[in-house]
Amino acid sequence: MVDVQNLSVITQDGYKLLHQISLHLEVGEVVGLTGQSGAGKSTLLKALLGTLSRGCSISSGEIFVDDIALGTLSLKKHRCLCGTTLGFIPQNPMTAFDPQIKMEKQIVETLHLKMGMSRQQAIDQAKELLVDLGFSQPKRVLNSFPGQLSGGMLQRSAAALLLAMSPKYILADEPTSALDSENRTLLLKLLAQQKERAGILFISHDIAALSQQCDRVYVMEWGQLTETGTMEELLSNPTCEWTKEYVTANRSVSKEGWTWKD
Ligand SMILES: Nc1ncnc2c1ncn2[C@@H]1O[C@H](COP(=O)(O)OP(=O)(O)OP(=O)(O)O)[C@@H](O)[C@H]1O
Repeated sequence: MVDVQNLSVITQDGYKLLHQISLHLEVGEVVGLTGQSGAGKSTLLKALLGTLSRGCSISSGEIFVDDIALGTLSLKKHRCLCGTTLGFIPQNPMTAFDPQIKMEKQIVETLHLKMGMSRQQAIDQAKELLVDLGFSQPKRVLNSFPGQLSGGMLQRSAAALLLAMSPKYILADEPTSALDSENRTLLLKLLAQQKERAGILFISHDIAALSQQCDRVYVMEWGQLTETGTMEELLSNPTCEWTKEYVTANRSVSKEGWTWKD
C-alpha cells in the first residue's frame, strides 16, 4: 500500500505547497486526484517519486510504500523504487525523455536496467506495447529523437514504457492531456486493465475519465485535500469551492432540468 500520512511540503521561503495531506492507495484500486490548477497535485507526485524541485522539501509527515518509510531511504534507494514499484506517466511528455537520445536507446536502456531484459527482448516488448497504444509503425517511433514526435506520441510512448515495467503502483499525472479522443480511450482502457494487478493514482481534470476509472476521488485546493468521494457523490453534493464552481460551470439548463456536459 502507498500510505501518505500528514504530508507537508514547503519552499525555502517557507511557503506551504502541501499541507497535511493524507491518502492511501492499494493494489486493485484507482484513486483520482483533481482540483484547481496550482493546487499541488504534481507536487504530491514529486514527493512520492523523490523528485521535489530544488528548494522544496518535506517539512513534516511521511510516505510509506509497502511499509517502507521513504524518508528513511537514501535518494538513490528511493529512485530504485521508481519504475518497477512506482511507475510514472508525466503530465508534460517532453520531460519524459532525454531530447538528445533516440527513443529506442532510452527505452532499451531503461528496460535493461530496471527489468534485466536483453536488448532484443526490450525492443520486442516496446514494439508490442507501442502497437497496443495505437502506433501502426512502432519502428518509426523507436528510430526517432523525442523532438521528432508529437506531444501525444510522446505521452503514449511514456505510457508504453511504464506498462513494460509493470509497476505495482502507477502514478499518472494527467496522462490523457495531450491525446486525441481515440488515443484517450485507448490509454484509459489500458490503464483500467492494470487495475487488477496495480494501484493507480490518477491525476486529472477529465471528469468523465475520473467518473469512469476511479473508486474514489480526492479534491485538492491550495495544497490541502478538501473533499473525497466517488465522482458521482462529489458532483451531486459538492461542498468545497472548486467542486461547486465546476458543477456551476458545467450545468446546462434544459426544459427537463440540467445535465452534465461530460
Ligand atoms: N520549485 C518551486 N518553487 C516554488 N513553488 C513551486 C515550485 N514548484 C511548484 N511550485 C508551486 O507549487 C504550487 C503547486 O504546483 P503543482 O504543479 O503541484 O500544481 P498542480 O495542482 O499539479 O497544477 P496543474 O493542475 O496546473 O498541473 C503552485 O503554486 C506552483 O507555483
